[in-house]
Formats: sequence, structure tokens, C-alpha cells
Amino acid sequence: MEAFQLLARGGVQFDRKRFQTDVERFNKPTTSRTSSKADEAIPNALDFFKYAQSGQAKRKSDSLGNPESKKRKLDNEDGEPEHESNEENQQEAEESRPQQQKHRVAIKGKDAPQAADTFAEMAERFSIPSQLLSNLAKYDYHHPTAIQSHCVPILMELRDLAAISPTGTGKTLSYLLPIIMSLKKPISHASEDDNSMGAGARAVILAPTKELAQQIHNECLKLCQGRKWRVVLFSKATANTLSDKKSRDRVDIIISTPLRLASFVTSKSIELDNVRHLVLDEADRMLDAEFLDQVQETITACTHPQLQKAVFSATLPAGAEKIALDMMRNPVRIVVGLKDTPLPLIAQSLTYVADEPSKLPSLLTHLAQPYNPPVLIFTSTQPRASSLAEELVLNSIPNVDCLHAGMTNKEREDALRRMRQGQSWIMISTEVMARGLDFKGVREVINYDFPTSVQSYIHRIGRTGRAGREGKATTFFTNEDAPYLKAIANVLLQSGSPVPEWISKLPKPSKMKRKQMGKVARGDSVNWARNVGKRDAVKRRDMVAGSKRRIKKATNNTSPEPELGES
Ligand SMILES: Nc1ncnc2c1ncn2[C@@H]1O[C@H](COP(=O)(O)OP(=O)(O)OP(=O)(O)O)[C@@H](O)[C@H]1O
Repeated sequence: MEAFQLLARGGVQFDRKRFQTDVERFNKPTTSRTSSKADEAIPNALDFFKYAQSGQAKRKSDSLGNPESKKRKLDNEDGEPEHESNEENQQEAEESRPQQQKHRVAIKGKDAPQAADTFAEMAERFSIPSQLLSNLAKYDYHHPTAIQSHCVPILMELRDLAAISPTGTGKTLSYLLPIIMSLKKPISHASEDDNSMGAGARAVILAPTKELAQQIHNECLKLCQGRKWRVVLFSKATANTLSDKKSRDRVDIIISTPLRLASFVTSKSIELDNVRHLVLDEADRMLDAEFLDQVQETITACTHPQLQKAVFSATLPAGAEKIALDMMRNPVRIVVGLKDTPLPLIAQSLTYVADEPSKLPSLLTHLAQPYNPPVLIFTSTQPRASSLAEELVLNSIPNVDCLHAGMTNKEREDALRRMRQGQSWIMISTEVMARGLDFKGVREVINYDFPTSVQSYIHRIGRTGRAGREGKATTFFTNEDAPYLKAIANVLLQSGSPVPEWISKLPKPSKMKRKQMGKVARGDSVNWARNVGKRDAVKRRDMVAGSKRRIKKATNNTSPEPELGES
């Protein structure tokens, strides 16, 4: 908008003819310094929220006129406000940093360090080694994403951190970069008289699945190229090497699942007293009942006085956030975008499929339409994933693959490799693939079985729409899933995807009810025709057994009584 139009809005009148030269000077495009800087700072590919295009989220804008989008604030998952609290918004407004406004960032915490808009600014403020800068450029990381702009300075100033940012927005680099920068150089480069590095790993990163740990390891190796960093992915294979204390002392960074590392800690096969940076990726998962004990064991073993703790996730329910913040010192909490909200880049929809038997035909009809591979399909259990893969193959769907925790390591690795190489068009999986895995090309996610929680939904659909790309997410729901529909519908509304009016009018499920979400009993086989056959066989077997029992009983009853007086 031209400058004089803006001033005129405020009631100022100009004689344009008389001040012609001034009008020209003000309307020169170069006069708008902030906007040109903003455009420079968010390249299109990284403008995940599409602020550069419209000043607000692309799909979000569609829903703003929708009264439901206002109402949803009340209908949230954990009884928490779905938008950031007023207090936080206040802080957002008060701090009024251009970077924050651009990306809708809410920061809590005393004296939070200023964001750095570019890698060059980070290099200037925190001296990024030139090798690391060239590795960033080599892998096409030219501009930091919003979460990176904020987290790198916070972590570089050695503050504890809880960071929440939507799936696919670059959280991995947000902690890897400052870890490598803070460690300065590999321990192998330390001179004999330099004791400042201590002995043993100086950074530990925990992730919930082997696949995610492996992916973080690969990402870390990319950044470490050209220097002799020793980054260890904890596995059975590395256990042998690490049994030697001398080898353990030469490790810089450890990446592991909680169970693997905790078992080493318990058996005293590793010391973590030199760890200065501890990161929990997918923090809400790491702090849930399944992993909490192992994570706490690891934290207890990290006894270095300057230990920095950071947690990252796309979702952090109130309970998990409290556990995380309670174990930190003077932390900063940062939320990019809206909490527990997927990116507007993902076009989400809900598809009614009546009942279990109708699901498979509905999926086959869906896949009979042109689709963009690869498509990721989620089922609730391992047997259902295998069964669905089998059914799709029998129905001549090409390049179907399957990945779940019941497969061997080798089978899981092969399935991932095929997916990364583009050989799999349809990948069927369980929750094991829902978190963190980065396949840039996934165009569509289908929730064949309804997700077990809002968090599970957000992470599952977050496998598409990554790194600024658009994606599509379809969720099947049956009559049995209907009571839980409202919670997911709220997520759609929040991120600007359309929801049929009747769904948005559904009552909010109770807390008890929400806990049962996705726990609908489903058979191991997705093909009900086969189930029917199986049920008939079981019925026949029971009938035969019953009739044999009756005959035996009757025979016993009719067996001749000993004649009186015979004995
Ligand atoms: N600064 C950047 N420039 C370009 N691409 C980037 C940048 N940072 C990260 N990416 C790319 O974005 C993708 C998503 O990154 P990443 O896996 O770290 O996301 P995430 O936020 O951790 O997602 P999730 O919540 O699903 O774990 C990756 O392919 C990564 O290479």
C-alpha cells in the first residue's frame, strides 16, 4: 500500500501535485525497509505459515469468518486454552520483535535471548565455525526456520528450553546446530593439556524410536562433515566398541532411544557425568509413562554442574510440559504457531466410512482415484498393518510396503530405505512411524484407523506437508469413532481445514471418553469377509465339540445300571 494512502487513512490530506517529488520519493519500493527485510528473511519455501503471502496463515484465513473457529478455543483437548494464553499473547505483543510477529511466536521466560534472523547473524553473534557454515549451505540450509532463529540463540546462551513448533518445521537443526557450535571442536582435536572438554560424551540426544534416532544421527553427520566428530548412534552393534573406556572417552555426541541408553547406565557400562547438553526430541512421548523412568535414570546420571536441558516437540500437553519445566533451571518456553495445531499447509478431511467392514472397500475406492505417491497409511495395530498390506497387494495396488515394530531390524531398515528411494508408493504403518520421521515427498497421509489421541493425529498427519511443501490428510471414521470425532474436528478447524457443520455441532467428549479414543476393539484382519469365514469355522468347531459333549453325556446316562442282586 502506498505511504500516502496509509497517511490518508489517518485523516491526513496531501496536495499530491504540489508535493510531487515527495510523493515519488516515498513511493519508491526501496523505502519500505522492513517489508523487504521480511521478504528476504522468509523465503517462500520456509514460509510455513504463509505470512509472506497474506499476512496470516493461508487456510487459517478461510476459517476466520467461521464462528466455529472462535468457538473452538473453548473445546480443547486437555482443558488447556488451544490458543496461547492471554498472558503469552500479551508478552508477544509487548516484545513486538518483528521476527516474533512474522511467525506468531510466543515466548515465556526471563530475559529470553533475541532471535537471529539469518545464519550469518548467528555466525556473527556466536561464531559458527566456517566448516559448519559450509555444511549448512551444502545441504541447502540457507535461511533458518522460525524455530531455529529462536532456539539457536537461546541454547547458545546456555538456557534450558522447552520448544514447541509444528511438525516439519526444522526442530532437529534447532538443537543440533547449537550443540555442535557449543562443543566448539571434537574431543579428538583437543590438545593434551586441554582438560576443559573432560572425558566422555558431552551431548546426549534421546528419541523414542530407532528410526528417528537413526535419522537424527544422519542429520548430525551431515553437519559434522569435514571434522573428526565422533557421533555415536547407540545400538547393539556400538555396545561392543563402547565397552572399552578409552573409546567411550573419545565420544562427542550420543544419540539413542531411552531404553537402550538407560540399560547401559544401569549396568554402569557408560558414564554420563561429562554431558553438558541433554535433548529430548518428541518430548511428550519421552515423558509419558512408557519412557519416563528410563529418561529420569538418564537425567540422574548426567551430573555435570552445567548440564543444559532442552525438550522439543510439535505437541506438549500440560502434564508433560509441567514435568519438563520442573526439571529445568530458569527455562525459556517457546511456541511457534499455535500450540497443538498442524500447519495450514496440510489440507485435512474427515471421511465417514460407516463401519469396520466398509473401510477396506472405501480405501480401495479412494486408491482407485488418481493419487500422488508416496501415500502413508496408519493402522492401529501391527497385525492390521500386515493384513491391510496383504489386502492391497491382493487387490493389485502396486508397490505396497509395510513397517511396524513387530518386524526385524533388518526388515524395518529395508522398508525405510525403499520408502526413501521412492520404491514404495503406499506405506502402511503403525504409530512407530508417526513421530519425527522425515520423508519430504509424502503427499498424503490416510488414517485408516482413527488416531488414539489428538497428539497422535497431529504427529501422524505431520508426516506430510514438511519443509514448506503442501500435503493432504484423510481420516476415516466409523460410527464407533464418532464420539471422539469432535476432538479431531477441533484440530481441523484450528488449522483452517473445513469441517461439516454436523460434526462441528457434536458435543465435546468428556475427559473419560477422550481417554478411550482409538481404543475401539478391531479385529486383526481388515477384511471382514475373511473374518466372517473365520467366525463360521470357529462356530462349526464349537458346534461339533458341543454335540460330542452331549452325545457323551447321553451315553453315560443311558449306560445299563447293574442288575439288582447280580453282585
Ligand atoms: N533451515 C532450513 N532450510 C531448509 N530446509 C530445512 C531447514 N531446516 C530443516 N529443514 C528441512 O525440513 C524438514 C523437516 O525438518 P525436521 O525433521 O527437523 O522437522 P521437525 O520439526 O523436527 O518435525 P517433526 O515434528 O515431525 O519431528 C527436513 O527435511 C529438513 O531437512
